[in-house]
Amino acid sequence: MSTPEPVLAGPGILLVLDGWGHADAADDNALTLANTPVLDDLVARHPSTLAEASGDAVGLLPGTVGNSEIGHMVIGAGRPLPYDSLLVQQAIDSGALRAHPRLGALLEKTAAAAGALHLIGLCSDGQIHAHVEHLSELLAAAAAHQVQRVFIHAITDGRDVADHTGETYLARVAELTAQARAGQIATVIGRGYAMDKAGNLDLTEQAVTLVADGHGSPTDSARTAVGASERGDEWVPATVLTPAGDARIADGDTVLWFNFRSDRIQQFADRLSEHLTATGRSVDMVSLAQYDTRTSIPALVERADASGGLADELAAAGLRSVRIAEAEKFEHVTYYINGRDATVRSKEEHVRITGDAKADYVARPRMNLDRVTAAVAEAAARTDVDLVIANLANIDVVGHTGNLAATVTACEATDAAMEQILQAARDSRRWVLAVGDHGNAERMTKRAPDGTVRPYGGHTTNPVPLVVVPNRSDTPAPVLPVGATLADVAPTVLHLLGHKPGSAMTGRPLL
Ligand SMILES: O=C(O)[C@H](O)COP(=O)(O)O
Ligand SMILES: [Mn+2]
Ligand SMILES: [Mn+2]
Repeated sequence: MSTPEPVLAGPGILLVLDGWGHADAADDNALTLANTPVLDDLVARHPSTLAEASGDAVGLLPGTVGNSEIGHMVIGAGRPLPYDSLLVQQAIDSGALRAHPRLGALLEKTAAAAGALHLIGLCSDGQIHAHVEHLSELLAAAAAHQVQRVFIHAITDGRDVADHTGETYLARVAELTAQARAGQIATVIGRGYAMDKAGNLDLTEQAVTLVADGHGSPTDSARTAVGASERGDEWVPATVLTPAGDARIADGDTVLWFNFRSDRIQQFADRLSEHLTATGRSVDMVSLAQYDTRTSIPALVERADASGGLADELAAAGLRSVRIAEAEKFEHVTYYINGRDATVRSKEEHVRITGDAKADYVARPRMNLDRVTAAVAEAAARTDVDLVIANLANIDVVGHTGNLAATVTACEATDAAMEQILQAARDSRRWVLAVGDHGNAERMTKRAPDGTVRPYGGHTTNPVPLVVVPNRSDTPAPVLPVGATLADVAPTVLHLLGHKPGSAMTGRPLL
């Protein structure tokens, strides 16, 4: 007699617990410090495994921490995807970037007009939004084309890397300018202002007027600039480094954005473009990788194709999905999981839970979890919904504060929410697949470049838990294979829905 299917093919819930990584218990592991009986029981009692969510398992350079974009893209695509950071590095290593005709033409034009090249981007080696070492190639290209005035408008991090490391990274930028014999740091501002993605245009405006008009506190060194922040590297106030002289963006200049990730730089890029136009300045703008801006900004490195994923397969099978997340992660369960495709398919519904865009997550680690959970339960109760896809943001977003106590609270709130979601799944006879998109909360400290151990709110290269809660309890729970990656999620979800993996998918069903 054949073994009965451990899960009846049917409707389900795909739940991404953002930042849910796996590591042994430790005094900086917020997840093991937190009281999480539901998550503990989930992993102990149901088919579970660990999935690789970083490095080349998902399409990043080996040893690179995972991130929400590539995580959700690979969860949706059912295959690893060469991420923008990898593609940029490959273009540098092959010489293709240096030889790019558009870059060469722009640098020639800037040099001939005695204009300035403005390099704007995040200066750290977090490799989630940018890599400071990419500046080396850009500065060398500028020097090779005899561009005399090259201004670096540095954005400090403190979120993807340990906080209070801004001065170290700006010193590295200075080293790179010395090596290239080109460029100087002209302005400094924290990513909290320059990389807001929540529509807080008052924050963005400070970055815009800094780089365009030189509106910032004048100071003579990067060290003083970073030291002026009362809230860490993320919130370094708009600062003008006087030794660089007049670095305002002038008519005929060139702006090159060196963040390779769009979501947190696009608001700045759009507003700067609008401001320069409004003030009669015509500049050439180009970005290292493609941006999702309203303004058309040519990219030097093209994106990988991510079509043929879960969204396409659900549409082909005529299955209805409801996507649910709060604003911080809404694009992840729609645009990114769909393969950076803004198409809303006929049987795809979006539920965006909004809240206070300037919330202090240390004070409010629950964020809008209650409303997200209620929306998941509501969608799960619908008989016309084949798949609920939801993201619980707290473990990652509060993890980014670097505050261990707040992150422990975020983990415990998520645990309680899981109980409600699992109950909704039982009530509607749905299976649940719960998975992290990359690690974060399982490691809340890191040794900084100067050797000291500091709070760390960034991501990790740890694997993530992947658990399948069957929709029946009368069969032995299957054992999930080891060696899983995020690419196996979509094939597994399709299998649980009673469908084969998509032809573009290289991942495999895990049961
Ligand atoms: O943008 C952020 O918040 C972090 O730098 C990256 O986090 P995410 O990849 O989880 O969005
Ligand atoms: Mn994430
Ligand atoms: Mn994150």
